[in-house]
Amino acid sequence: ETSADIDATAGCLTALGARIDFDGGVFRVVPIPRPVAGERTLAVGESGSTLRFMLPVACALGADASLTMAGRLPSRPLSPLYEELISHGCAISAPGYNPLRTSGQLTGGKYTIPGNISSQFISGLMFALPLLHGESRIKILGDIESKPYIDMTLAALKEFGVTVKPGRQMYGIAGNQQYASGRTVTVEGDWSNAAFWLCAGAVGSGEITVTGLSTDSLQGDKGVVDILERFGARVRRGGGSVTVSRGALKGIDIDAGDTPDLVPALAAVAAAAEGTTVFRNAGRLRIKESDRLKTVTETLAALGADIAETEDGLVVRGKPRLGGGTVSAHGDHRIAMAAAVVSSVCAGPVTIAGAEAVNKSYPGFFSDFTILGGNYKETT
Ligand SMILES: O=C(O)C1=C[C@@H](OP(=O)(O)O)[C@@H](O)[C@H](O)C1
Ligand SMILES: C=C(OP(=O)(O)O)C(=O)O
Repeated sequence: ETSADIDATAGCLTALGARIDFDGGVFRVVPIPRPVAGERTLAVGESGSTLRFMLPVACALGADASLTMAGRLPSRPLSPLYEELISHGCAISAPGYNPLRTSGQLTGGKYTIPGNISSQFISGLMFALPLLHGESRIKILGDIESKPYIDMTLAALKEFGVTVKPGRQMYGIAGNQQYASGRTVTVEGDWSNAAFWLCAGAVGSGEITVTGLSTDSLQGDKGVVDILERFGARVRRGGGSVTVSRGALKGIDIDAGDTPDLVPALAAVAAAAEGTTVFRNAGRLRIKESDRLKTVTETLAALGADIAETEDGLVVRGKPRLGGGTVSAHGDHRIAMAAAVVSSVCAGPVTIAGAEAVNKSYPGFFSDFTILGGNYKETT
């Protein structure tokens, strides 16, 4: 099945002229014909990656486009991607404007992007710059956080015959490249979604097996397995599946710099592990669908956990059992899913207001929850 974010990306590509159909789990894509003439409206929804990938692509295609955003997206950072696109030939309405309008033709040259705001800026430029006539360089300032996502982008480009040359704090991109068409690719199982069930296995009372995972994946979030082992969970892996059950869980130290999306699920495990778990290097969680350091803290604390936010992380002191209660998903899919996972260590029921937030990345989340023995009912 797809999700709201995938549908948004497919919808934007369709708006630019691609022909896309989805049937039986298979996307068929006929590429965007060029030039892209006339005004186009791209509905990016609440998807940061869709916005930050499609804006540079629309600029590279020289499209006259309006990108409409939903939820918290208009206030999530777009600078300095935004300034770099303007200084390379595009006219774009000020960040925060909704819709965001772009016109003009992007040109090659040097693009400078700090590595610690969002890897999506860098991935978006990597998708777009090979389409330009001139050559380009992306210069990265400082360390890159969420680096595995950039490696996944590079692998996807390579699969379609597009070359990006990595250098020291720099990526070199020749112009006039063409994406190969007529390829068949298989999309890997999503470790970020799997992480919720693997964490549920670590705190719950039974064994949970997730299948369809590639252990040699480039996805940074496959690191959840090692982290759960460090917590003391029982883990078995092999043949594309991972099985997790509860062990004697002990608090640990976690650097979230490359795997920010794991933090909500891992915080649920930390809440049930004996001793203190510290999450570090997680400042970028404040600029996700919600301020996730704040919303993870509020959510778990409302259910009885001992948790505090720091400037760039969390400190969680585990308890054998939590209480239960009502929490808000804060419009954030990963908060809704983390609350459902933590319900397995709550004595009382957990009510999640706005649980439909899961549709952003995982519409089947609650039906999978029942397959694993969870009980839920929808209320209005
Ligand atoms: O490239 C991507 O699809 C993503 C990159 C990461 O974002 P940041 O680089 O902004 O941390 C990740 O958190 C996000 O959920 C998805
Ligand atoms: C992909 C995600 O969000 P976004 O693209 O909106 O940053 C996410 O949080 O999983």
